[in-house]
Amino acid sequence: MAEKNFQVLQSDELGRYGVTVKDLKAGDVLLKETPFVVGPKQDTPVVCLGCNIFLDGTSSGPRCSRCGWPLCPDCEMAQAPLHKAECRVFVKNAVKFQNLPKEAMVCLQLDCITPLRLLLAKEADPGRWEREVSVMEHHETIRRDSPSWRVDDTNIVKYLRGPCKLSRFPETLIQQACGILEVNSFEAHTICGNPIRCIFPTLAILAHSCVPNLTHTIYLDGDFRMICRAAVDIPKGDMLYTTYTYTQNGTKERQNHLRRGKYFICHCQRCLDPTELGTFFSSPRCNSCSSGFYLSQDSLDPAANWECNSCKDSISSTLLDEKIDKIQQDFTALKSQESSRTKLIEGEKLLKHLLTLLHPNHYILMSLREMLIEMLGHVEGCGLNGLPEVLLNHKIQLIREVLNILDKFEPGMTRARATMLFELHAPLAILAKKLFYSSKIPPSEFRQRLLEAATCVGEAYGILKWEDSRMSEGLLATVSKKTFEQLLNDIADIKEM
Ligand SMILES: C[S@@+](CC[C@H](N)C(=O)[O-])C[C@H]1O[C@@H](n2cnc3c(N)ncnc32)[C@H](O)[C@@H]1O
Repeated sequence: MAEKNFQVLQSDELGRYGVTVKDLKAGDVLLKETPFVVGPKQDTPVVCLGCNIFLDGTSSGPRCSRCGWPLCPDCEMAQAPLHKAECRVFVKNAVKFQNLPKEAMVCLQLDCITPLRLLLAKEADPGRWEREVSVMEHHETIRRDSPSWRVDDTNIVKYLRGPCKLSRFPETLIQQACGILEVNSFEAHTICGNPIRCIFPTLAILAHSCVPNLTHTIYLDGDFRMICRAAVDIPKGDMLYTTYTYTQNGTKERQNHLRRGKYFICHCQRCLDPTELGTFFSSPRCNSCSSGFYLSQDSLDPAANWECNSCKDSISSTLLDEKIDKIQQDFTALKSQESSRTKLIEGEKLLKHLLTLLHPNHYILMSLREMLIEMLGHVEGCGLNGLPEVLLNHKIQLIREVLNILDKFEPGMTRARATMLFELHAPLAILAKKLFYSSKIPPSEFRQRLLEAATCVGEAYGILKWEDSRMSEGLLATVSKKTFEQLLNDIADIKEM
């Protein structure tokens, strides 16, 4: 186990966790690891068991010529290594894939694939299983009373021991495999963009925080190796945190996800603070006064009342949830529309309206800003270069607002920040050029503004250069580097003007 940079400790609350044994600088590598297992997530649609692209689940879909389970023609040709172990089981025991009707959204038959791969990997590498995987937390006691246990018993335990004739795997072992996957999996996206889950036994030791201090990249070049780095400077002796949930959700959603899927209550600083580190990320505006915002009276209790921080008006969690659900539905309906000028105009209207109902930093407003940032300069039919000054300034402001939040919740050298920094450089540079060539700013200010754009895209490159070059972020790294160099040339030219 690669533990040079950190030490594994244990506590009653966390189980095993990691602390640094030396000062780490942002970007330093903490850990490199190959997964013990990789496979489809639960409740997936029909996907190729080699590369995970979506496949037709009806009888017309491509299948493995040996076992008849879903496999795309490329993976069939390449004899996809990922599919080999289960293929042998399906062939030997004549386990047939049942084709699905056209309208089926998920394929429960595929739920058994990753647990089966985990069990077969145990047989193939019993030493690593014993040392690294068998000790992983799987919350057997809590899971026994949970819906997951019953669903896994029907869809996986009975399926593997019945039709797949794998009675050599005891029920408790199969449930252990399911629990390990549920509690410890990290998600990666394949080149086609579909999610898969991976078990990295050492990475999974590290505790969760809703403000992580680590970031990791999974490379898709065959063995799915992972590199985990410090996202911020981490002093020797500090705890190491990944995140098991989506940091851009409010506390209630994050707590829900962690309680239901990972079986614990997060007590991180952000979760304990109803203001979420001063951001008011989950706060609606008060119904009774013009200046206050509702804050939960106990952010770890989903049923707690919310109280206005100014006039002390109180509102029940039920009423507040109804209000937020309604807003979320309106936003989701808009978001699901095809990108168009009308959608952009409706989005801008919704932004104005929601600013009257929610704190400006509310997580729904953050998602709405991200949607608008993506569309501004891409749907008007004129491109970013054709945007008027007022819209360029608007786009810059939206990006800065999102970055302010990311600085709190995903600080340092993270993909999310890098992507936003990349977004910011373009309107900054275009606006600078527009202002300069219409003689509205002097050369000194032009240089200053281009320097800011170059700094943004340069920082984005410094983070994105670690990404897999076949993924969208990796491609962004290449563009960032070129743009950074171009901007430096532009700045040098100004000196000579
Ligand atoms: C991925 S495992 C982490 C390693 C685990 N502690 C072990 O010993 O195998 C996730 C589990 O660790 C515990 N855990 C991780 N972070 C936690 C946190 N911030 N607060 C409480 N429990 C945490 C929970 O039991 C959670 O289900």
